[in-house]
Amino acid sequence: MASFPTRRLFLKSAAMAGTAIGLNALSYSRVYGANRRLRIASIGTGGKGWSDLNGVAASPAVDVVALCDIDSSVKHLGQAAQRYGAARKYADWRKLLDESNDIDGVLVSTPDFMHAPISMAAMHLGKHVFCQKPLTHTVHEARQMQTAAAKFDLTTQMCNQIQSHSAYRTAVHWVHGGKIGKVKEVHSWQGGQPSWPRNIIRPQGSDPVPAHVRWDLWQGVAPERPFKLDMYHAFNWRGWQAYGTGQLGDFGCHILDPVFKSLKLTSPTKLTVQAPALLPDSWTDRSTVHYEFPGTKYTLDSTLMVTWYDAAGVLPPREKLGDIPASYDLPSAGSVLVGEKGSLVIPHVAMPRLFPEEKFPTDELPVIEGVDHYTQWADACLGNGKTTSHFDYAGPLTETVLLGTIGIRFPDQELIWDAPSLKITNHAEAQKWITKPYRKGWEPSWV
Ligand SMILES: NC(=O)C1=CN([C@@H]2O[C@H](COP(=O)(O)OP(=O)(O)OC[C@H]3O[C@@H](n4cnc5c(N)ncnc54)[C@H](OP(=O)(O)O)[C@@H]3O)[C@@H](O)[C@H]2O)C=CC1
Ligand SMILES: O=C1CO[C@H](CO)[C@@H](O)[C@@H]1O
Repeated sequence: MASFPTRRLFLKSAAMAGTAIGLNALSYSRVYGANRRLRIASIGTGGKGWSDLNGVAASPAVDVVALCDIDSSVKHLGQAAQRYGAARKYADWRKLLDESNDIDGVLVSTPDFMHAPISMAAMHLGKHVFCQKPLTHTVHEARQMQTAAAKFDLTTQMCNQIQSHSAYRTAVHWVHGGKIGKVKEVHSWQGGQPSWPRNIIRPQGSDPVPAHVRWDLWQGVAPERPFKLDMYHAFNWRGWQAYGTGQLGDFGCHILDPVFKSLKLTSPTKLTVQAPALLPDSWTDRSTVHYEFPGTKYTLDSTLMVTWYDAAGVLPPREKLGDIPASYDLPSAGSVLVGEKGSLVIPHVAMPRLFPEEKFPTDELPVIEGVDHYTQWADACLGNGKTTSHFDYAGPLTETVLLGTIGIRFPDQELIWDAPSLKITNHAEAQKWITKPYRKGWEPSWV
């Protein structure tokens, strides 16, 4: 197996890091085709990657130059190769990046644990990045992604695409317009039953690796494990600590997003989690996270409590939701912002509602149209407009979510967070989980 970074990649990264020699990241990233088209590569073309690829390629200014997936079967690399016949095909993203002189931007749609290693390598080469949520697998990686995007002046977007839907944009607009006044507290939840397994013991033994799967490449930076059919790849990696981020990581960057956007939150200062003891390898099937944030101009007090709940069938306690009548059925996932003048329900992917209803006649409420989260990135890479989930925004949102996943390891213990120094200042054991060990030969390049 080639070590990472490969020699070519390393030499390019070294040149990028220098100031006096070669192209700097800014000029490198601006070397477009003469007619200002955006040439992209898609890494992880199956699963959500298929819709990410088609979403970005829907821009008439985009050319799909390269495709990469560790699985060559139809549902993964196969269908993408068929639709984008002219694109080069790869199983190994390191080789793709080694041969990426003609690529301006990269889509990263792999499982969570590979987002940062691939995106960081791409950013070192001056590529713009569109990356799936959560932005990363660890808090340290999230800060690195934010720092690299700023340092290399790249156009970035995390794919928490519901942010661009009319529903979330409208909710944010109402809060900024003062509909519910200053916000007193927030409750966010995901009460759905995931279709992927959690709270389970790692199986023994191994299964034969299908011919179309490159298991070694799938494992990437993670510790090496035997292949088990349908256990990790595809999709079911979410419930395993080595690859995914559990239910909070899977949905936090969606559901907490309109809370962050509307209240302009950045980093919490403390958190406490209630959760059962964690099994050695898998994520829990329930957690409640109490975050304390510094207040902002949209909050009533100098601090704000945001509580996250996840467990199948769970909803936040009704008595905490202000003006919402008992007759209203809460959505199975979403947020409630309790304000001075009313309560705002932001269902996960449905139009927001204001209570008490008699105070907010529906026909007087502005509705904000959605925008295209995918082509917004392509347009911004070409100098037209800006992205809204750039890494300067998505980094702190992801850090917050992933701090919650650290808290799950230390139930009922308050963790005090100092964002500037990236430290949990009162808990040395918890601090260790800010980062993680990487498989030998696969250590990412940091900035
Ligand atoms: N924004 C949203 O609404 C959604 C976001 N997501 C996010 O998208 C990401 C992918 O999830 P999902 O599509 O469900 O996962 P899957 O496991 O179903 O698919 C990921 C794809 O990437 C491929 N892949 C895995 N590792 C690599 C690698 N190192 N190099 C190249 N290709 C690789 C996979 O191949 P193989 O299948 O063989 O492993 C597969 O084709 C996750 O971060 C997830 O959180 C997912 C669903 C919706
Ligand atoms: O929005 C989503 C739909 O469900 C998927 C599986 O849990 C999530 O990963 C994804 O973010």
